[in-house]
Amino acid sequence: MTTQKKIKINFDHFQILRAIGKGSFGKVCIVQKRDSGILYAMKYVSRSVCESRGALGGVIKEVELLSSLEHPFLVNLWFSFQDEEDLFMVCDLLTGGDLRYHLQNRVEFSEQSVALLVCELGSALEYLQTQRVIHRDIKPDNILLDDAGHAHLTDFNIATRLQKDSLACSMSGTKPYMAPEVFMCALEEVAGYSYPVDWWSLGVVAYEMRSNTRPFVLHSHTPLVEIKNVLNTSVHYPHYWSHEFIDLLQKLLCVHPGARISSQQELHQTPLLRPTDFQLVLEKSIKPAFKPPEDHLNCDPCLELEEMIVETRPLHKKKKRLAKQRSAQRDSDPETALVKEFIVYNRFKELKRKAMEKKESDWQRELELAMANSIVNSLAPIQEKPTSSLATTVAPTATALNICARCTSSPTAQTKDSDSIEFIDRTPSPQAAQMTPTPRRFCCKTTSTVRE
Ligand SMILES: Nc1ncnc2c1ncn2[C@@H]1O[C@H](COP(=O)(O)OP(=O)(O)OP(=O)(O)O)[C@@H](O)[C@H]1O
Repeated sequence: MTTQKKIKINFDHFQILRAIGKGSFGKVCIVQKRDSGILYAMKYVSRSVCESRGALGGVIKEVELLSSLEHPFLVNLWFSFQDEEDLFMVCDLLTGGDLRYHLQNRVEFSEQSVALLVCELGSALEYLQTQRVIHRDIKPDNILLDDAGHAHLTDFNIATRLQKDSLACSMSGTKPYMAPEVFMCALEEVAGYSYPVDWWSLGVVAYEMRSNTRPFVLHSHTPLVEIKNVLNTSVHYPHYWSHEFIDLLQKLLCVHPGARISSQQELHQTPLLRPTDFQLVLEKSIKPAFKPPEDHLNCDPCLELEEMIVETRPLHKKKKRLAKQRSAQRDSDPETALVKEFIVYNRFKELKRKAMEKKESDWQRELELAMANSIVNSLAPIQEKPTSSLATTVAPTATALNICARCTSSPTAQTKDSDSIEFIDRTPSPQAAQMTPTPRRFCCKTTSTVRE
């Protein structure tokens, strides 16, 4: 038997197509997985830059968090890995651009458009709450659109997972989008804050989408004490906005977190969103009014040029560069140059593992049920020809047993390929219910229980 070394996901599994984004630490490019042909967004951050700016912990935490999350309105992580130079995160590719890009291009979002975005991101926030996660940085820059215009939340760099019944207390976020209780916490006026902070930020985003200005005039340099006063001033709502839309915004931009909308159910209770079917929202069956243009990539075209001309360590030359570097340092193990805490993640493997586990536990349950039935039946007096009343009581028991598909069709086949035995769920047919119960056979080799 040949032992095949399993190759972990790495940079060579992807083909770099083009640069599409740049953040404060990293860059983003479109990549294609060589074996499946699937396109992804690959975000990569230089390990040395991260270390020098004390941001390594945040990236490690972000990957840990994202690997445990999955939702239609999140930018889901599919793979993570690293090499001597960079840390990589491979995510869903959203080709519609970020909301900031569209606001800067003066796109006018209708009330209907904003309302759908609130529902979609509300659904993501509701999910995050079930996972005890606060995002803490909801803003147009971190909302990406797909090609149809559906919203997806990204950048979990400063997100946090709350312990049960605890509060967050660090001052994290982007000032113009931060909820009043975050500032109050920094001023030690409240003990901490929780999930409603994200719903406040969603309210600010919704306001900004509709008017291209923000509800409160705040800047990164506005002092804390002043911010508190600003957030307590009343918001100006243009007279041509509908009452229902203003009502939604007022309930999101409510200064008291306890009275603020902070669940999908509360969203659904507002006059504007009462008619909305949230199941259809989740299924992405409601078409967004704004569809990002398809004739060009919704990102800055200079990024690609910059990567090709200005970048000192361009990604497309990485393979050659690392090979040269590795051959020069032949004696040292490249593994020692890696960040130990940064996890290698492969969502496909994870999904496969979970499917196997589920199959195994389903199988175990069926087997236990079958064994219990078998004991019950062994205690019952054996009747050669059951009366119809007995047949109906026995038949469901007999058929409740999931029968190995392979054994029923070909008993000899059960000895082959035992790992992939599959069970079929057989609902008793009316004819089967009338049949004489035949001796049953538990046909999986892990149990030798055979009663004949
Ligand atoms: N999954 C993605 N699909 C398509 N484009 C993306 C994706 N992720 C990021 N981008 C683009 O790349 C840009 C930079 O993303 P990145 O997350 O590095 O920056 P950021 O949100 O500004 O991060 P930071 O807050 O760390 O500076 C985004 O603004 C977006 O335009």
